[in-house]
Amino acid sequence: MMVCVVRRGAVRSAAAQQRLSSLYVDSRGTRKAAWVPPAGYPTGIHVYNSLTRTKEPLVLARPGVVTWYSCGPTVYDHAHLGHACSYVRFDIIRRILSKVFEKDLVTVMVITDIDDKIIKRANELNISPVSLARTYEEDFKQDMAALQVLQPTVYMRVTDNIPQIISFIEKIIKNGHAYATAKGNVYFDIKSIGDKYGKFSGGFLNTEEELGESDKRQNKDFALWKKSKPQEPFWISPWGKGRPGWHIECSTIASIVFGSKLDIHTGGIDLAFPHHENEIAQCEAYHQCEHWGNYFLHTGHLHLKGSEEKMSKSLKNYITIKDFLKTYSADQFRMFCLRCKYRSAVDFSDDSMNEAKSTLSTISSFMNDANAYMKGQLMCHPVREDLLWERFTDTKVNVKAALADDFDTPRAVESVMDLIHHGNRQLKAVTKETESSPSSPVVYGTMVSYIEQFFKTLGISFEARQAVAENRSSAMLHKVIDELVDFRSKVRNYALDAHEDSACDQTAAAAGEKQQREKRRQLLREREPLIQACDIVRQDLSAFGINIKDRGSKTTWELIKTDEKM
Ligand SMILES: Nc1ncnc2c1ncn2[C@@H]1O[C@H](COP(=O)(O)OP(=O)(O)OP(=O)(O)O)[C@@H](O)[C@H]1O
Ligand SMILES: [Zn+2]
Repeated sequence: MMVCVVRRGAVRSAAAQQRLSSLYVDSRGTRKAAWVPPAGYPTGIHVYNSLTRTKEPLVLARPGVVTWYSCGPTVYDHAHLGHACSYVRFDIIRRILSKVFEKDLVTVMVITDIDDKIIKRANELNISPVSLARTYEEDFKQDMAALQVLQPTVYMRVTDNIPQIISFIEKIIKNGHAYATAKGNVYFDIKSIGDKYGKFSGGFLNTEEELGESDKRQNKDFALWKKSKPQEPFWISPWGKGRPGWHIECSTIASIVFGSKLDIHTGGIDLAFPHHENEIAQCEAYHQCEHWGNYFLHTGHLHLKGSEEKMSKSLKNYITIKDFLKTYSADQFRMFCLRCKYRSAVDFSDDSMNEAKSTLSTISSFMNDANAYMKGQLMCHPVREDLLWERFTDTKVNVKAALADDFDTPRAVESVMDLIHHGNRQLKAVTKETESSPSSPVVYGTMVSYIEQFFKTLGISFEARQAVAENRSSAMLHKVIDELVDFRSKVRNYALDAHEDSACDQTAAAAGEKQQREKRRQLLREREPLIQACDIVRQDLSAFGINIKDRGSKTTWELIKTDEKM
């Protein structure tokens, strides 16, 4: 049974969603146009759409093609595990869509390389904002590569698209949904879209807050273009020197690539409001369309265990990806992510990482044992092949159903672990070779092949298993360990022979019982140091991740992760 630490209240129930046929009333009593499934090509997959707060059938605008826009990082510092969690979870979904459901994906990720936080940090470090942003953009890409996150089809920077952003704003103004002020700012006029605002926030909040010094018409209006302050980077625009607001960059860049049709839009749950709310308002105002962006998928937050707050740079409660990877591996982090639903908030702790590690070692150990069994190195009682084939077929069906149900990776992994459990139960080694019986290598081979493929599909690379084949020196090391284990096995079998009655049986009649027993004791005493030496070498090698397993007179070995990364 897989136990996953999920924070309460993280996933809202579908029952909370009030939907009528064409209009629904949100929690604030506002009447809204209901989301309708897009016309297009059904996939057989259901996804939880934050727009409706329920699972909806995923229907694509084009056959077999998924268009996907992802909000990317603001590059002003090292990325932390919160970022890792969001991007690894989406990477898993991407792999499922492309490998399991055979879709072609076009993914775009924006790099926010101009922003208040970037300017502030660059000033603190006395470097230019652009140089700071380029440094951390590269750093982010390296972290993602280290976590086995696939690159998007294209990364796009905000600062490479300023003219397009300016044109985008001009059209929103022309369409009557934004206004420029005498101070040189441009704001989105929320009232101009009435009830359409509030897809994630629950509606237009008609608060009567003081506007103070602000040049906005209403407090909730948000900036499309900000007049630059002295010493800040700026671009020339029809409204004077300034720079884009945060939300407009995503609307513009998504529209440059995907026009007015977008299948999937993703980000962490903190981005739903106001960021995605405002992106939608801008795009619908620009494209003059009823619905922009069909499915909004949001990942839950990663928290340090015991903390109410999400892991965040500003709260200084973060672990950088680089620091994390000094202790744990990318496979282990991915397994940690797979064990919870992508929408759940999740607690990070050494305990939860240990559970992920233990799941990985159960998988590796099964694959090694099954391989040893196939090679005849592991003698077992006869296995119930029919049961295993049946379980195998069920597992495949269950896994696909789980993944089609809003990418339910914990359920899919649990099905596979259940198969491993049944496979293990039947791999009971017999102690004496004479007890060996017919074996069933094909069913075990099939399970190994499927399990390996399943985890590779989700981005688990099984580095330890692959390290051997990857370069010449590790291939050489593999051979050396083979030789060493073979030699140790011969020594051990020789020493163990002294325990066997049979070693002395033939001469027993001639030499007499008493003399025989004395001779055996003598042999045991003489050979005991050999057994001890064999035990010591096994223990010593385990510190380097070489796990020697003695099974009767046969010995096998496997590579597991060493303690620094376990
Ligand atoms: N603790 C977290 N758990 C899950 N996702 C997170 C976490 N922190 C940030 N994210 C997600 O990472 C992506 C990149 O975020 P961004 O660069 O804007 O960081 P941020 O939210 O400013 O980080 P911070 O709060 O640490 O400054 C967003 O989709 C955001 O939702
Ligand atoms: Zn965005």
